[in-house]
Amino acid sequence: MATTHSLGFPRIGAKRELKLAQEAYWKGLSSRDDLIATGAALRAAHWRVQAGVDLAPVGDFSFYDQMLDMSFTLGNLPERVRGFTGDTLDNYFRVARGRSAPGAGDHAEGCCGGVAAGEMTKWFDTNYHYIVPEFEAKTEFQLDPSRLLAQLAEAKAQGVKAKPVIIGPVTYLALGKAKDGSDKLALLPRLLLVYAELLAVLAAEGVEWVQIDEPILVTELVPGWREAFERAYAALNSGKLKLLLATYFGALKENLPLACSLPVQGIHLDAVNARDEVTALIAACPTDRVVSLGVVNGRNIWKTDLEAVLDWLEPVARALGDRLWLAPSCSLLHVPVDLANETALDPEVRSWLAFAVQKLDEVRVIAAALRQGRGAVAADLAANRAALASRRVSSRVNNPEVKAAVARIDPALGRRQSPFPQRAAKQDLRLHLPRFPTTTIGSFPQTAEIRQTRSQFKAGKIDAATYRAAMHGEIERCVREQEVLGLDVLVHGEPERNDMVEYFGEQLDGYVFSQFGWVQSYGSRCVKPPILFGDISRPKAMTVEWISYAASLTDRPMKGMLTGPVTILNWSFVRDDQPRSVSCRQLALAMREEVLDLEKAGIRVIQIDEAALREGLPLRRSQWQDYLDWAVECFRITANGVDDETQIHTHMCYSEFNDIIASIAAMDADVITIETSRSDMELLDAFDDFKYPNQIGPGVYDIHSPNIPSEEHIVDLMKKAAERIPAERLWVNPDCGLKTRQWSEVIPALTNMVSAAKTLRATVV
Ligand SMILES: Nc1nc2c(c(=O)[nH]1)N[C@@H](CNc1ccc(C(=O)N[C@@H](CCC(=O)N[C@@H](CCC(=O)N[C@@H](CCC(=O)O)C(=O)O)C(=O)O)C(=O)O)cc1)CN2
Ligand code: MET
Ligand SMILES: [Zn+2]
Repeated sequence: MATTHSLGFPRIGAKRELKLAQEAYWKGLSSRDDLIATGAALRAAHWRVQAGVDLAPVGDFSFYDQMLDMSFTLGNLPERVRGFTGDTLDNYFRVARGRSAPGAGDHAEGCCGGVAAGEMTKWFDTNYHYIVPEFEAKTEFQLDPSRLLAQLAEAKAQGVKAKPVIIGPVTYLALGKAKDGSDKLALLPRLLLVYAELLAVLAAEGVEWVQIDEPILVTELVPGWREAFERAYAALNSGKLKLLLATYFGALKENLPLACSLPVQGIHLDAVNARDEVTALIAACPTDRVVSLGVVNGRNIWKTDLEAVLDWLEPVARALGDRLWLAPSCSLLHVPVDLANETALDPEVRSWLAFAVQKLDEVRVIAAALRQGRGAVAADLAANRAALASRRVSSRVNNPEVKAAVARIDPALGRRQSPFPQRAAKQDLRLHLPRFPTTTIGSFPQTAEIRQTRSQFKAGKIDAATYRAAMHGEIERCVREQEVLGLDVLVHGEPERNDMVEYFGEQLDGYVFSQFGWVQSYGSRCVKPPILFGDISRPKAMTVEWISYAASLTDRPMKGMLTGPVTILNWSFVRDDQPRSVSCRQLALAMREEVLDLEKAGIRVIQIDEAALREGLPLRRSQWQDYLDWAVECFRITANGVDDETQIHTHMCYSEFNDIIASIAAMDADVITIETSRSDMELLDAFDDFKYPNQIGPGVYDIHSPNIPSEEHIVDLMKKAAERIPAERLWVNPDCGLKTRQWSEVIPALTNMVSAAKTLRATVV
């Protein structure tokens, strides 16, 4: 009984082998064959470590993104890259990144006659970003199964018990964008023909099971989309192979009867987030159907409580017999590869953790306990029990002072002294800014030299003083450049930060960080989320020295730069033993101390980034308000302890605000800088006087592109902004930080931005 499987494995490699290979290829430093070989070696290695499960995924590997892979498999290429006569892989990278090569390892490189990159958007509530499929009313599909077939052949040759993995048609359609505003659902019949053809090809290869991912089933579906599911799966039920319909990231709720009614041979449920649906699912499923339960959390890095899982799973397993399958809750794409590499991690904390390799082993142990009895895995269970017990009682996890401080939180902590109009008047007197003040979002280019210097410092090859001097040099360069450019509110440029979240995680008590815990964010770009394991406190100031040094170099206002509590939370691996809201309040108190220390050090403008506030929204709208309430409360705790004269900025780099504008306004930052450049300022409609009374810096150019915006273009955009928002409340700034850009792009772009602000001051009354 109990077949085990894996829904997907991280592809970047335990030491980021794929990232290095991609970037070398894009820079022209290695050949196509080298890249292909690295891909094959990674797949082989990943199948080897998955040998402990009965069925391993095939097709989960990608050279950039699994949605983009699906677009190529379905022959859904944007018009602009059709007819390309070069190599298919290069064309694939043209869609992913704009023009294929040369260029640095960043997302969009489209310029100078190249092609525009596909739009990128985050995958459900993760920090992974996919390339959005593009549709038009006239879109035709054409099957190209070559990628899947090649990987299937590879798997077979290596003796892998293969289960091809594809994105399901409804999720694929739902996540794509109709470029001409047409009805995407009208494409479903055409799309299904290609899916049916694909399944037939796989069946002809002798494939028994295909995993078809439909995570959209854990969200609220509008009526047309429920019918789409019915039509789709009726059309794909050929009897030639078996379909495992995979849902993950949450509960099915009202979609449970729909999911169970579809004519598939198996269904996967995220039994971590939706354990209370297991009984209903089994009751609603036809008795010949496989029920796959995701019993190990594929989104966090904690060891599973194996005995607790067995306690509820054993009766379920007896009832289901051979129909039970076991897996992690979702693809392991969102966790790091292998804990075994973390030799520097504190051994006690390490004993509490499981990365992808360890999570699959947990699935194996659970299955063995079900098949042969707990006695057969007694040693594994004992070790697991001991680790969890040590975590529960650890004094490093529990800090009574922090718990008491959270209990003492009073709404007054989150309130500014005066309402915005009074604060704004006082800030004007202190800052003396011109109309249309210019600023940037914080980071300046993270050059190879900066990263190498940090790498040497971390490896102990240079000492702290040398590192500090080098970073001071970078800060000084950055300040001088900004003075020459004529920017009004300066930043220090963030050279000392590896990442806007990891940097703070490294300095807060209650966090540990890994050496190789990389997780793909998009393309070749990775993040190493720090691990929030205990009650959070701030042993000492984290940014004051750097910001004060920067401020000492100039007479202009220097903006202090912090990451907000909600973003730190959402981009960390966080505790599973207390609500996220509690961890967030602890972060909020720690970051509040930093804000107050910056203020004490004479910093008059402080930016608190909340780039991931929207990302934390629950997948279901019915749960949004609860999240938004505590998220806004946490921001307010961090930000609002300052005097009226201190100007608080926040930054968010996404462009959908309509549905959460009341919460954004409730944060009560004096200035918010946002992404707008790609929407032609239209989204500022959400920020009319009633809904958003404070100051706004609508991003005037897209930092993801190396294109240099012209002065006219910026003036034009800002004039559109001024039609919607009074000029007195407008700032001029880029969309987001400049860390992934080169200085050679930043200087001309900001030069034009500053000229545009001058023109606006002279021409807009
Ligand atoms: N956490 C987080 N999530 C986010 C964003 C973000 O900024 N942070 N931005 C949005 C877009 N996502 C992004 C995610 C990653 C990167 C990014 O630039 N990542 C870097 C890694 C950044 C980093 O941690 N750098 C470290 C380590 C760098 C490194 O690889 N060092 C080399 C040596 C240096 C060298 O030779 O380059 C080594 O250790 O081997 C440092 O600077 O210290 C990358 O993949 O290249 C950008 C955007 C959404 N989500
Ligand atoms: N201050 C940060 C930066 O400029 C904000 C980035 S939001 C992803 O890089
Ligand atoms: Zn941003």
